Amino acid sequence: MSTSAAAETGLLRIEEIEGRGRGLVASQPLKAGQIVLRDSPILLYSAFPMINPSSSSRPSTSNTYCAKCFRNLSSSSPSVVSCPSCSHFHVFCSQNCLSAALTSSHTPWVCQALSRLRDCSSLLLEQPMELQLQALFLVAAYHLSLVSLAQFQILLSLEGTPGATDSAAAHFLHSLISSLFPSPPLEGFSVELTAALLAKDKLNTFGLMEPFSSNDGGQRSVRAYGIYPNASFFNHDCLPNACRFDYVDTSPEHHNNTDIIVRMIHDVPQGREICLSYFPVNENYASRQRRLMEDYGFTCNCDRCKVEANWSDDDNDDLAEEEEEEEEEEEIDEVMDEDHHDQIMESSLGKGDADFPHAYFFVRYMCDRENCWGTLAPLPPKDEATSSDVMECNVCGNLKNDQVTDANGEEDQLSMDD
Ligand SMILES: C[S@@+](CC[C@H](N)C(=O)[O-])C[C@H]1O[C@@H](n2cnc3c(N)ncnc32)[C@H](O)[C@@H]1O
Repeated sequence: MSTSAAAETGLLRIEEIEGRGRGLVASQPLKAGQIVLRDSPILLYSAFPMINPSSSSRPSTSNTYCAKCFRNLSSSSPSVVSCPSCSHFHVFCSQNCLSAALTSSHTPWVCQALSRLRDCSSLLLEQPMELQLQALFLVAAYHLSLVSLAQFQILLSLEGTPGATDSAAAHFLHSLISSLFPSPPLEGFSVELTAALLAKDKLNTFGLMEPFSSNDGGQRSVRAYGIYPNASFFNHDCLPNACRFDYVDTSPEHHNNTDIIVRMIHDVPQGREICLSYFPVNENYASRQRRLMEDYGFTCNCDRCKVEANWSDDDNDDLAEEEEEEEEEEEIDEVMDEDHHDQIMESSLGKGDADFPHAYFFVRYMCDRENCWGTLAPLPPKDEATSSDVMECNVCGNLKNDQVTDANGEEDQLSMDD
């Protein structure tokens, strides 16, 4: 797969965008719901560290998921099999997944490196969880250099320089990782290369999430992280025009269940940059800016941020006061809660379009299911001329009719079976 594969779809092309590096731009008018990219990962790694803090000899929570396809194991428990070498440390949903893994993601080389990593558990357990996950990423990344130098080069071509990585962490991880391999995995194996790889991971990784459950307050944990070579070119916008879907737990007949699919939220003209939001769109201005700087190293000056940067206390007393109270009481509330949402909606009614041009986006494209905060995009168009009027949430999967409003102002909900 080359880095220009996204452009080859004919729908998107890679362009240099001032102040944002490379980005993806519509090479023709795009319709709401249209699939503009389907991308497979070049590398996936578990979001659960290998080491179980309570006992290094017992299986960790990573066993909830197949170590190859990351499907939830509960639905396929009769056919669950373990890696013959590392036994219960890596389990697979089926013999097919085990066989595929033994020649791809869980080769003897990976199996040995991970078991040596478990032997270093006393060193790693003192470190933050993030470092443990980075160690898993590095094993997968250096393994990629052995099985596909071309894909490893693609990984290296993504955004991220060694400077974006904490130098102490890079040195610690490089020395740890060096001890796992019988010989250097490739020419040029160095702490600088390790630091560069860690930067690629930080700036480009997508999380494959647990299914949504309203019971856990909408806090979904990540089950696996992946590097998607084409989707990595999407820049961020706090009011995105596209959003990504994944269907990890889809039935086993569907291969490529770890692919991500990017669909248009609404129509856009040719030449417009296509952007995703890197996190749920309900986060407030301060939280978004902090997160984008800390996690991605940039200050966002998208249209929404330009407007919200100018929101003064006079404009938005209630909202600001509530945010301040929450910040004092529980540090910073990163996610707008139901009250915030209602206040935004109420305050939008009192503002002109210029003050709150994006109120429409929240009303139409943000999922209103409790604690979900997902983004809605229409299902793919039935034909070139007609967009679907069924909207799908990219977090909870809810389907609802677009613009079908009853006498109480409530939109019709569809069940998944509709
Ligand atoms: C996943 S990459 C996106 C593709 C990247 N622009 C490239 O050239 O490969 C994420 C990085 O893109 C840049 N970026 C993304 N969205 C941006 C935005 N709205 N403004 C400025 N830079 C942005 C930041 O450097 C960020 O760390």
